[in-house]
Order: sequence, then structure tokens, then C-alpha cells
Amino acid sequence: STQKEDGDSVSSWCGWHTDHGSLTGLTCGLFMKNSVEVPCPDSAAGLYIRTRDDRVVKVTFGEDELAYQIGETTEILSRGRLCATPHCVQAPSGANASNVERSTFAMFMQPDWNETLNFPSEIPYHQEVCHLSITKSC
Ligand SMILES: O=C(O)CCC(=O)C(=O)O
Ligand SMILES: [Fe+2]
Repeated sequence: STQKEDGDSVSSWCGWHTDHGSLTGLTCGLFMKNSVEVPCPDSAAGLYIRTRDDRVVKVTFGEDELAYQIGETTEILSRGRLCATPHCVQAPSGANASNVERSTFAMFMQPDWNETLNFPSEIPYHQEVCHLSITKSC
């Protein structure tokens, strides 16, 4: 993440984390001000992911599309062949950003609650699962 002041940080609205489940389906951000839909007030605002080669990339997709992120459960069940997607959300900043809200619909898919997961020995401490889970903030 960037080292700017909190308000401008890439993770200013939702800290870096990986989702716990198998797969997360997401709609794109919907911005509202005083209960009225508004265009995104800051093109830098929104969802960011960290790629396997350690680049931070802004995720863009349309309102008639869905994005899917791999969660920690899939990383465990695939024995590390698939990696959980580290992600965060940047708040809008600038003149038009005050009192703006952002909504998305997130569908978290996961095994039954009582399903026992065996953490594979091949990935005893995988970096996404260990480092980022600790800092999960939403
Ligand atoms: O708001 C988003 O686009 C992502 C939300 C998120 O990461 C979560 O709910 O786990
Ligand atoms: Fe998430």
C-alpha cells in the first residue's frame, strides 16, 4: 500500500485482507450522496488487488459484470495451487468526495460451517493467508 496520509492511502476505506471463504462474487461500486446516485467522484477510489508478482492493480469492471476473488479456503483446498486474492478499498478524495458513500454487493461462497479443513503441509505458512489475515479490517 502507499505510505501517504491515511485518507489518501490505497487502503483508506478497507484495509488489505484476503477473504476467508472459497470464492467472493462482487458487483462494482455504486456511489451515493444524500441518497442520490452520483458518478464516482475520484477515479482512484475503489477496489485494488495485489497480484502474485506483487503489483497493486486497480480493479475496474462494469455494472453489468461481476468480479470473483479467490478466498483462503480455496487456497487451502487447492494446496496452494490457487492463491487467495489480497485486496483493499480506497476512499474517494477531492472536492466532490465529501459525504459520498460507496456500496457493493458481496456474495461470500464457502463450505459448510462444520467442514474440517486440513491445512496442507505443502504451504505451511502461505503469505496471503498469514500476513494479511491478521490485518483484516472489514
Ligand atoms: O467493496 C469492495 O469492493 C470489496 C469488499 C470486500 O473486500 C469485502 O467485503 O470483503
Ligand atoms: Fe474482501
